[in-house]
Amino acid sequence: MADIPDIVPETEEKPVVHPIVIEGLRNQFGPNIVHEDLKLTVERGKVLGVVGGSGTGKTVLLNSILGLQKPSAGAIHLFGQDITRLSEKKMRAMQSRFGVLFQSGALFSALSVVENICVPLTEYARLKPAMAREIGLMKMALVGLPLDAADKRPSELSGGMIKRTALARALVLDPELLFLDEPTAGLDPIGAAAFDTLIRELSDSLNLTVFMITHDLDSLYAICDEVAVLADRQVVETAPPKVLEQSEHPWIHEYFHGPRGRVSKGE
Ligand SMILES: Nc1ncnc2c1ncn2[C@@H]1O[C@H](COP(=O)(O)OP(=O)(O)OP(=O)(O)O)[C@@H](O)[C@H]1O
Repeated sequence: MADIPDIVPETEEKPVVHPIVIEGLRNQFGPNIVHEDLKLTVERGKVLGVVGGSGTGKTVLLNSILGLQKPSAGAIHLFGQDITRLSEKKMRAMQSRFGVLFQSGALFSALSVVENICVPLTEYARLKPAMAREIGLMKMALVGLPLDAADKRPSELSGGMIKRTALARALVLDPELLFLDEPTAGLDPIGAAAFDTLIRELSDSLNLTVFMITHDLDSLYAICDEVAVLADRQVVETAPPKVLEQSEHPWIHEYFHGPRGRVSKGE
């Protein structure tokens, strides 16, 4: 009797699709090359801090990922799709999968808190106003805003409440990916620490991936799984803050051990 070959069931392992994979990115303005062959991968559910000296291209990198700045070369994959090649329609669909909190908060002064939060709902989803308001109120609770602030104007809010309103708006479409540009800038240390805690809790409970540009060393230690350092036109290192402390790269060493670094403060 002929041997019956063992049938080994094929285990089909699905390839991991990361929220962000950047390869060979170049951004150039005339003779000014800001990024050259930049690579970066962000895994699902992780909080990534992005740091770098002034002019190293943190904002240009963010704008490239958001599709606001067309790179000179390279690929930017969001959830497996190279956004540098997407049609306008597909890019719009992609944009509904991420939320953005700009540094200033960028609220509409003529709209109330809850109306500001609901702006993306009217842009991307056709919802009856009453239902949109319900969702807006739920997001207010999620970010720790008192519900009696719903009908206030941005001019009546504290800095921390403006940030929370902008965060609620960034989360209103239940994104998988959240971009934060200097989220704690302008907040007092207690407000900044509370905002850090909120971001970490949201990331953990919603499995939200976070890409955060910051200058705030306390935020890095408090909430980042990893920190990507921009220098020399590239991401020169990506590692947890405690590991980066040991780096011999001159800028990274100065950042952690210089006069304002935590290591030199003995923390
Ligand atoms: N639209 C543009 N046209 C020409 N040059 C630009 C443009 N946008 C940015 N740059 C240049 O790109 C470089 C990086 O700027 P970017 O604002 O990204 O730096 P950054 O790391 O965010 O700095 P900072 O921490 O000071 O905000 C700078 O030299 C800037 O002049």
